[in-house]
Amino acid sequence: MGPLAQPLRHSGSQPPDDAPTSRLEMSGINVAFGGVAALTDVSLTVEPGQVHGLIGPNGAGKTTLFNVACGLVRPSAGRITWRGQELRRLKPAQLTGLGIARTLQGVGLFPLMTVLENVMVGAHRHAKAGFFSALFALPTSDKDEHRLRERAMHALTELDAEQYAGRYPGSLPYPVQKRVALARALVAEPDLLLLDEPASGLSEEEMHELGDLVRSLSGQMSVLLVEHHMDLVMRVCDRITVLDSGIQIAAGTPAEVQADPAVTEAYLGDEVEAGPTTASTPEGGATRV
Ligand SMILES: Nc1ncnc2c1ncn2[C@@H]1O[C@H](COP(=O)(O)OP(=O)(O)OP(=O)(O)O)[C@@H](O)[C@H]1O
Repeated sequence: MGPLAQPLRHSGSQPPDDAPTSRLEMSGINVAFGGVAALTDVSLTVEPGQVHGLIGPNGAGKTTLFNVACGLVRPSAGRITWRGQELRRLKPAQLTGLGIARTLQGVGLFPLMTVLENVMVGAHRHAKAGFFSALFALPTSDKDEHRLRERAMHALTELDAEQYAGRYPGSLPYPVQKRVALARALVAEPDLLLLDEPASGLSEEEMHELGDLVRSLSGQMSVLLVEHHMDLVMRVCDRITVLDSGIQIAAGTPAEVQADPAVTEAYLGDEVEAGPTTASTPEGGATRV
């Protein structure tokens, strides 16, 4: 088992005593770009401690819905409820305070900060004196700074990236940058982790380790996973929502979704439109079409 597979806080199949109760509900979400509907009346609930996959062919609306959950896109209609409270006019800057962490499709690390400093940004939720005073080691924050550094180093070690702590992100290979971005999200010990295509650019082995890691997080936190790699989604998700052309066409367990003819049809349609290329099917794996 590789380093990515090591759980940060909890291992074992039984949920811990402090199993999360945090539920994310998005209901009746509508989004249009320039009058063109990207999402129409979409609803999705991430149950506490579950890994929820969001899949669909290209242009289905996955990233748009993910961005709604992050506060990056504001829906024209619908409700977002987190821990029983409606989030109105959600802004990305509020996420950390709400116990929500995310990784985006692009890696999104700060280029002028070292890897360690980048991860410390993720840990600042736990700092008493605030991240910036800790980062710049103001006199009152020595203890905080020390604690932040320790937490950040621990997260990097768990993701086998501690050797890059003093490097700048731009000097590192893409898969390492992705591990650092994941460490930055996990160091906050979020109650909800939003992952947008975390497996893109990873090797088969790295993807397998990522799957083990995501699976190990279930029971500790809720996870919303947008991903094209079908075999990964089918392996790690408790439930899956399938979108096509901005509409929810299926939802259920991996087995239910795989057996749903509407899902197969949506993917086949996508493959025909895309022409001869390598695509993933809901049955898992990559298929030459
Ligand atoms: N900022 C935007 N402005 C205009 N149209 C947009 C914008 N973002 C997304 N769209 C459109 O909304 C629809 C849904 O796009 P979205 O990126 O959410 O799909 P997706 O399922 O994530 O696709 P992919 O798997 O290809 O990333 C598409 O038709 C897309 O062209």
